[in-house]
Amino acid sequence: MSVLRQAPTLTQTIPRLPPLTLSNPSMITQHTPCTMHLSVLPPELACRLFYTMVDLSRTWNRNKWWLFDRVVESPHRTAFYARRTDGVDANEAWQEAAQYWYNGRVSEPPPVFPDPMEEACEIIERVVNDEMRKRTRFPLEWAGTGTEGQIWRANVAASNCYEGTKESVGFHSDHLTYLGPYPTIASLSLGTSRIFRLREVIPSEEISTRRARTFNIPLAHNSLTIMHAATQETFKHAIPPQPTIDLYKPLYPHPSEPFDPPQPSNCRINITFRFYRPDFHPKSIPRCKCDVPTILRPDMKNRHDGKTDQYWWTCYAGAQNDGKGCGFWRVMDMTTEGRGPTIADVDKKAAVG
Ligand SMILES: O=C(O)CCC(=O)C(=O)O
Ligand SMILES: [Fe+2]
Repeated sequence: MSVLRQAPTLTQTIPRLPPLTLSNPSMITQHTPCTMHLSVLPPELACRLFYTMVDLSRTWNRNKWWLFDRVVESPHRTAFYARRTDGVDANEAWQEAAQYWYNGRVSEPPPVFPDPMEEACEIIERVVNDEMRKRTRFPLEWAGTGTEGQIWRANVAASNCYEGTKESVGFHSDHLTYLGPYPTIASLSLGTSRIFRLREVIPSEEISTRRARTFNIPLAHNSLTIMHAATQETFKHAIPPQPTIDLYKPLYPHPSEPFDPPQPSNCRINITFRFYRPDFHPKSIPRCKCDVPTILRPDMKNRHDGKTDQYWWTCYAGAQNDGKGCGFWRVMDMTTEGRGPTIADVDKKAAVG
């Protein structure tokens, strides 16, 4: 009779790797699916945008959601903007998308990008496209339609304000509901430098052979972190609280006090420029039994070749509805749901001739 011996436990076999600080762009490229671009905007624009967003952030709210039987509040303030070029004023659909940025709480139609944000966005789009041209695309990425081809553009932006050392956002990967699979997200940092923490989710089949490592990336004022395709499928990210922070000293005075010396600030502003895909338009998002739009999540544990990855539509009512969701989930199927064109669709067409 043979005796089956139990496999050695993970802790016995694979050493834990200490957290690693990625202090320059080449280390970030080496260890993560992200790239870092320093001093991305002209200094005057970066400072003007910082002041604009800090002033606006006085009216922003903290997201709220249900955790078991109580409401919890996000430890930072957030706001959602839509770009004027996409006809937001005439398009109620974006209102629904904005509402889901606030965890399904009813909101006004999203405001359009303030002028300095629009100016910054045009520069950032060029940086993102230059970077994307150097990279191999994943099959499920959006391939664009018509003359726009495969050019990345932003049509919405979410902004966050972290004041002081304690404001933070916990580990998460961004919902893919309107972004679709393998999105590219361009994340601008302004003001006080904070740490961006990244940690890979190891697929189940590799769990016995390797461990995830925590990466800490200092985010300087006026730096752009591009979370390239596969970041949301393979990594979780966070802005952790810190014991200390360095105050940001603006180079220019506040426009409303042009003759006073600039005041140091303990705020960090983050703006994530995003492209909400036309094939994940709010009208196309399945509803669950609670009759609210579901959210799209990647199956992070099984993956990640860009072809056989799975995504689920899941009930999100729990975030708003006294924490009581209906438990709905369904596999997302690009073909039967009529989504695309993706990079794979375009490649297939090219191969056929
Ligand atoms: O502040 C940041 O850099 C990250 C914010 C973030 O993860 C988010 O808004 O989803
Ligand atoms: Fe995020």
